[in-house]
Amino acid sequence: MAKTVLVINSGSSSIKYQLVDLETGEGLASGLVEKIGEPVDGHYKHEYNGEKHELEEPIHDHEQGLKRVLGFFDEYGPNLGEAGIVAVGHRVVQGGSIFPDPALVTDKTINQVKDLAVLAPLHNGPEAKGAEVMRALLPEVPQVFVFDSSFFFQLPKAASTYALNKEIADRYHIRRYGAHGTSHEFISSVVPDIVGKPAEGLKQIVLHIGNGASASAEVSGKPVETSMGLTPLEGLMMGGRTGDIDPAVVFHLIRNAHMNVDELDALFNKRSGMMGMTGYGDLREVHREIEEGNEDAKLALDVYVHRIVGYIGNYTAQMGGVDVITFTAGVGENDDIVRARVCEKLAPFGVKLDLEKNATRSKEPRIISTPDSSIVIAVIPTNEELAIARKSAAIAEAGEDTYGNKTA
Ligand SMILES: Nc1ncnc2c1ncn2[C@@H]1O[C@H](COP(=O)(O)OP(=O)(O)O)[C@@H](O)[C@H]1O
Ligand SMILES: CC(=O)OP(=O)(O)O
Ligand SMILES: [Mg+2]
Repeated sequence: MAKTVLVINSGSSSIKYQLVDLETGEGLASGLVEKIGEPVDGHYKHEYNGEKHELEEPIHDHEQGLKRVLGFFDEYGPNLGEAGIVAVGHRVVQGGSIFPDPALVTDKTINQVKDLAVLAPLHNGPEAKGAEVMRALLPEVPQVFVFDSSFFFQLPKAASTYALNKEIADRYHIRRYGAHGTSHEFISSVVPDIVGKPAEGLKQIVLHIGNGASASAEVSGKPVETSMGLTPLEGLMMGGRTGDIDPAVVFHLIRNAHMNVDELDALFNKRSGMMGMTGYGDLREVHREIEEGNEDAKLALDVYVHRIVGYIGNYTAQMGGVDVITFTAGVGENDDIVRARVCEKLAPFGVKLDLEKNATRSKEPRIISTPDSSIVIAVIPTNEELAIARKSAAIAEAGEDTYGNKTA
């Protein structure tokens, strides 16, 4: 029987899961829960044995979504008890200063992940819950947390440090941790082969734009910048998050709108971004609204693109140039309008998009710039699940993590 890893990837609006065959890297079974917490119906898709099962219903939170998913495994297969699972890998967004590496799931690490939820309010809670649910279901199988923030642990100090009072920053562990690191690491590691350039010296920008969105810059495969900070709120405009905003907006709202911390947290993390500006968090709905003449939606998309272009300029200056810009994640992989709008702004720098290639839908990694473009523009589907599966299997095989936790 094939050795497999079951990967649970909880995003802010989605759960992706995959039973990964370790030898081929293929997903033997996979699925998706999307539009969690949206005002419209959520969507489930479960694929196994060449069959696709779908369901639409409102999905209030990740726990409801995961329970429904386990029901799909029971009803449509495969039987998780007989699927050759050597590890369950759980994506966790925030590992803070505690987790530079993946960690075995134990009572202690579950509590640590929950404690870190203040630094990833939309993610760590549901991710810890997912580990609890799966541990109860498969108690004999080693379970591993793989952290988004680990890749950015070694960011240069100038990039990871806020210009905040040093004593306060040190006492409260306030620094830029970054997120989506498993994706930025995966993408930046496959780019050299896909674009046919040596990894050494290669200057890259990776745009992971999904519901959560972040940019990163890598030189020779090592991260030198990323847009998410202490929490996944900083940086680009997102489905429900403001991204960068003057922190004085917070003081202003406390003093003048008398908002409390929880109200502000929800306002900035859930009720802003695309959702807050248009009533829709999903870019597909936003494009539909624009076609119907909705001016708010048009402005929201303008802001969205403006921010992405700003980060490209910033990182290009920081690296002293850029060789490849890669689009990935839900929007980056599927939204040719956003890609075209971003690249249009880069035309004065010699970027040339092949419009036909950009408009072609595909699940394959591809270059969408013309051969004479000054910067290579690529679209590469991210595969956080495969990266998490490999890291989880390595720990299960070693029988211990780098913190001294051992499998039973
Ligand atoms: N076909 C599509 N066209 C445009 N945008 C899309 C398409 N498919 C997905 N998206 C966008 O991708 C987002 C989800 O991206 P994803 O990376 O799965 O998010 P997350 O992991 O943050 O939950 C959706 O909210 C939507 O905006
Ligand atoms: C960190 C983050 O925002 O993740 P996601 O995009 O999966 O919600
Ligand atoms: Mg995601």
